[in-house]
Amino acid sequence: MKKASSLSELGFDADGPSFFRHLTLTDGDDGTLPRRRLIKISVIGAGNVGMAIAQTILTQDLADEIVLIDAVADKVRGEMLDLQHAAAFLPRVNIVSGTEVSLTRSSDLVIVTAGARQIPGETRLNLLQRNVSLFRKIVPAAAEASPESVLVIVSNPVDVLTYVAWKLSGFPASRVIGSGTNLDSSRFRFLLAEHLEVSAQDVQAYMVGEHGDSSVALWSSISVGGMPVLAHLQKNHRSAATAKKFDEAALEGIRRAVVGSAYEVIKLKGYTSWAIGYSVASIAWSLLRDQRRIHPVSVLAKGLVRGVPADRELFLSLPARLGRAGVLGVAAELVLTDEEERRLRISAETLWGYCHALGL
Ligand SMILES: NC(=O)C1=CN([C@@H]2O[C@H](COP(=O)(O)OP(=O)(O)OC[C@H]3O[C@@H](n4cnc5c(N)ncnc54)[C@H](O)[C@@H]3O)[C@@H](O)[C@H]2O)C=CC1
Ligand SMILES: CC(=O)C(=O)O
Repeated sequence: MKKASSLSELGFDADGPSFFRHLTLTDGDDGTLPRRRLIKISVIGAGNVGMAIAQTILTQDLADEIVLIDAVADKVRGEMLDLQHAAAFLPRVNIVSGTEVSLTRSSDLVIVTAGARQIPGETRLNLLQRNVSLFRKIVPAAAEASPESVLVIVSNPVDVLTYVAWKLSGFPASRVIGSGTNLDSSRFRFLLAEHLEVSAQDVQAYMVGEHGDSSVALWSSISVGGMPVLAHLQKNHRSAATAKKFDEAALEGIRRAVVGSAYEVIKLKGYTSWAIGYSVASIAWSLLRDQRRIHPVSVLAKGLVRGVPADRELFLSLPARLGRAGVLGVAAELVLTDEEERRLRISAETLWGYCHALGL
């Protein structure tokens, strides 16, 4: 039996399989439909985090094209092929890879995860100098290639690097966003949900400030099924059987567990990846699908933190409304307890110190 020597002998040509065209075309129809604008997402840094983000975005049917960029050519090509081989189980997406940032041209969204990560016990802020040097190469090239894009920064320390990306890109602050405490808030909601034996999706709770050791848990923001937890705690303190569930010491234990989460996972498996993958994919969805959802993400907080001079440029997480144009608004008038306000000020002062010292 003669073997087909190429796909064209099987009926495929550059325009697609002719036998399918034959079945679907009618007179006067050339097969072209008005096309919607295609969505292109680039992920710079195809390590644990970049690949978790790319793979989660793939499952969401959000992008038409995903570009993976990494400094290591074989690694990024291997990651691309591995994802491409899942094509039969996923919506159709063009996946491209390479080492050149220019491949990201005309992206709608550019996600930066390239850079050093923590070794067990190391703080995020310790990575700063190494990752700033890398950002000096990556960010101007990415901004030039996609001047209309939204930049989402994930590399750590994410708040300071989001500030760096804002400075180096020349983009308006509304289009430079750090993944910030979107992840910490999910950890917070998970732990509260476990404690209260409810679904994390029914827990409203925010961590704000630094994505790091000085992050602030907003007790006043916690509600479960519409019930404000702090108000309940104050009203029923130790007076009802359920009050123990909302005990302040237990909540402080949860806050400490949130702050310690990344350290614990890094000690156990060397890095964190799945949760940040979902966190950034949810941010990408809200942005590109213009969802107007509120995410605690790292935004330019100049003048937005009470007690911090209004001229101090720094990025930290506050609840922000995200849509196609980027950050559409920031919850600047948070109702905070005195303690929450004090902690947020410390977080802001800490981050401003690092941003200011860079002299950008
Ligand atoms: N914001 C957050 O919530 C989180 C942030 N991270 C941070 O994300 C970053 C990445 O972490 P992992 O993926 O675990 O590290 P990784 O080491 O697995 O991946 C980093 C990748 O960046 C690549 N890279 C280095 N220089 C590059 C360049 N000039 N251009 C393109 N690619 C380059 C490396 O080749 C490597 O593949 C770290 O800074 C980590 O701390 C990690 C988890 C959560
Ligand atoms: C590594 C890191 O920033 C995190 O998982 O929170």
